[in-house]
Amino acid sequence: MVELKDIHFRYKKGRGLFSDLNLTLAPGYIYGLLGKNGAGKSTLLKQIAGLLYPDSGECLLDGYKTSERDPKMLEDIYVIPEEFELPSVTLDVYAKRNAVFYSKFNYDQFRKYLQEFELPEHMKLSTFSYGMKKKFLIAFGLATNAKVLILDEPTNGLDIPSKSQFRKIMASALDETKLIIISTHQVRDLENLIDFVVVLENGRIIFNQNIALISEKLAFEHNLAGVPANEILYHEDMPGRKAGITRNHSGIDTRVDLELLFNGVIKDTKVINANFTN
Ligand SMILES: Nc1ncnc2c1ncn2[C@@H]1O[C@H](COP(=O)(O)OP(=O)(O)OP(=O)(O)O)[C@@H](O)[C@H]1O
Repeated sequence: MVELKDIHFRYKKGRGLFSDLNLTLAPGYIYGLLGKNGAGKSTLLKQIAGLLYPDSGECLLDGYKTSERDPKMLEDIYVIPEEFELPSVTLDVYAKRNAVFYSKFNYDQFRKYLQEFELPEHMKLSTFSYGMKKKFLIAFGLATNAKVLILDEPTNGLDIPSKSQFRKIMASALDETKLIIISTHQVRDLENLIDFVVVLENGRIIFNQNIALISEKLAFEHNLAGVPANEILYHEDMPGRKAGITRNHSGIDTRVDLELLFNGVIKDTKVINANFTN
């Protein structure tokens, strides 16, 4: 369990970013962290990983402050940043050198993920494309069996088949002991994968809901023709039609369109949140 309690934070050369930020993330779920450029997503992920310290408040992993960076706790947090550098060694050499930091590292799982991503084990990482390197880090990160896996823009650079492999692998790797946080602008890549949508705006969490509840409460329409105006919570003009979000009165769970949801939350935060008050 990750708990951020009353976090205040500002960069030395910046204005205050987080003020009284509170967030609880439970194991067994995949969280999608969404927000516009500069909303504070990377900073929030760094706070969780203990790479940045709050000015006040605390970030806890199972009750331990992540800012203390206790080695025992660090083996339970694995971060795949958006930008990274990898040494010029083969995959298996990299794994042997780095797996020692993770007591739950599982080589069988690692090889299975490499196979699923179609990555050759005996090639040098320096000969890999950006997308291949990213897939390698995802395979390594999952094989650490860390309790918290943080991925910043994981699908950047992945080709179309790799994106569906990614979704499949992430879903199968999740169990009740792990929590996964994925921050991305590629919201479509998270569809059918995440359990919670967390939206950050100017350092504030403006939306945090379970996907199942979202699909129960809201309906996502690609064509709003014939829908009474008072039923429409948010709309976008598309060529020849309007798409948008309405209340879901059908009693049937709808497919959540994350792009519409995100745009709706950013533009009409109160209107969207009003549907989740009871
Ligand atoms: N090292 C830094 N020093 C000062 N300000 C910073 C620093 N890093 C980030 N910021 C500022 O903090 C705010 C949040 O940045 P952050 O990188 O967390 O946003 P983000 O949501 O991850 O953005 P993006 O989607 O563009 O990656 C921005 O206003 C940014 O300018």
